[in-house]
Amino acid sequence: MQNLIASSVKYENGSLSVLDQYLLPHQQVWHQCHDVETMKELIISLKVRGAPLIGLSASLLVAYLAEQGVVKGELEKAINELEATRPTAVNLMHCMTALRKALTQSDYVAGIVTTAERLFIEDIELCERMASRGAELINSGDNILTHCNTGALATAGIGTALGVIYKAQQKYGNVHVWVNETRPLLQGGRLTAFELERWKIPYTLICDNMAASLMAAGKVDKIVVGADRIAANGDFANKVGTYNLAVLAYFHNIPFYVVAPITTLDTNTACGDDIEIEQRNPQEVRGVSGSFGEALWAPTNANVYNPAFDITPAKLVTGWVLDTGVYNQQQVLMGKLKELTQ
Ligand SMILES: CSC[C@H]1O[C@H](OP(=O)(O)O)[C@H](O)[C@@H]1O
Repeated sequence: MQNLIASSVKYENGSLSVLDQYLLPHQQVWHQCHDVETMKELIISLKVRGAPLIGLSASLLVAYLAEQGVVKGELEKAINELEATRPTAVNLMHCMTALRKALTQSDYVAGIVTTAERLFIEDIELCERMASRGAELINSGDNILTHCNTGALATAGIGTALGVIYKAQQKYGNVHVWVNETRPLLQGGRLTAFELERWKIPYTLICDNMAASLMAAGKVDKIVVGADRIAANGDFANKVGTYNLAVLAYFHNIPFYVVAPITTLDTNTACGDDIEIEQRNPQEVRGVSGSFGEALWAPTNANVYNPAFDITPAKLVTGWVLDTGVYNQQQVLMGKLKELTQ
């Protein structure tokens, strides 16, 4: 397999390693990963995270194992186990389905390696195309609110929603970003802030519950978010708290865009109600010390509701920014997304 290097995953000189996103921004720790159990733990604990990135990282591991001579049955088992790590982000299923297909080839090792390389390189290109299309929607001086982390850390390229912001800043040099910290795991406050600082893009970090008053004060010009799965009717799953923003944007008449690659489309799923929402460890909400230690602020036995994602209905979306184009409600209502995957 060729060397493949991105912000948070790299296959270099025969070795696969991933950047521990749970420890960012204060520690930059790379973990070597050459077995299924390690990759499963990295994905489940969100050390490896971001809809496109979890699929690509899992694919690179399967390709590594194939090149190491792991037998076909064990490769199939690896694909199945990696696919089961997180149920919502369809990019993971997209990648594992592509690898399963490669496994049916006579030279399945070459097939798997070529497929993993293609998926990785394609994602870089998809990010570029999404970001360029989305940047055309941004105006000079816009104050853009975003949620969770959708940058280079979550993809093989420059990101999805954050890639749009990156390109808009390249175009105008004067955008500002409101960064939702994104409870409970703070992907916004930790990772998006980290990336915007690296890109020298001005931002202001806010608690998730501050977004509404900013919109009421007219301080938010646009909202751009990522997605983990977009259903055939345009409803989509994204980090919990996205639906809040969509309702607020609708009330305040603020343009609300979802930005995702075509690999996030799942037109076999009819609508948002049919998307499985991952339920996560209650400790994440109770507040943890270090790596899942005792609860920091909530009572240790507090009952917790901790869905990783929520569903935003298509009727609240101004536009879907994909690598193939920007689509409005009417186009999506007329079945454009299904057409794209025919
Ligand atoms: C381009 S990443 C898309 C999506 O993935 C994130 O979820 P997680 O941090 O749990 O992996 C978040 O929902 C992003 O919007």
